Amino acid sequence: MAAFHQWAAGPVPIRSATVRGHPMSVRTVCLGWHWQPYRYSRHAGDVNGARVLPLPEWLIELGRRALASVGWPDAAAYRPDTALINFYDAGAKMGLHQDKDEVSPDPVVSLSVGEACVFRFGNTENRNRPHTDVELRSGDLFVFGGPARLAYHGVTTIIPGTAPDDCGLTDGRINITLRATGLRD
Ligand SMILES: O=C(O)CCC(=O)C(=O)O
Ligand SMILES: [Fe+2]
Repeated sequence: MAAFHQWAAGPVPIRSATVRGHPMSVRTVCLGWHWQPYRYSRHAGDVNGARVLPLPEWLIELGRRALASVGWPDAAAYRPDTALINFYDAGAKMGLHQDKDEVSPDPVVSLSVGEACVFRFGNTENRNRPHTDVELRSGDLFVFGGPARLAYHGVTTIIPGTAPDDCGLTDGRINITLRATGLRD
């Protein structure tokens, strides 16, 4: 949580990205590469032009451990170069989308802290049903890998009052996704 507060403070402060003219209800701060719809850059051109903080080695290592824990082959070779850290308050959601601004086919590793949410998972072709709704709770890990890498997904609801006492967050939800952009400077 201390790390989250530090990242959120800047040099690029946490903000709601603007998608097609509308601010997202989720607020996001990035490490390594700055994400704005629908591209990555080293500097936050849509915020204050500052360069984002580097992705710390401990998060990269966490990503490798996460992949190893689900039996991903070659987890030790995983080289994420960006993290998107999302903060959801009580009313925040994220519409169905694909994570497809990365060039690399490597998995996206998602970690959740705080209140639980209803996470909606669809298919790789379109936003149509059937959807699978799963509750992602504090401490849960979700991996978008292989055939699921480009599956549509989103967050429909934050479930109030579900944060464990010891997670460091009483209200809201933090989600961290580790990604390999496949981009070079
Ligand atoms: O909050 C989540 O669980 C998903 C976040 C997400 O899909 C994203 O940041 O692209
Ligand atoms: Fe996503």
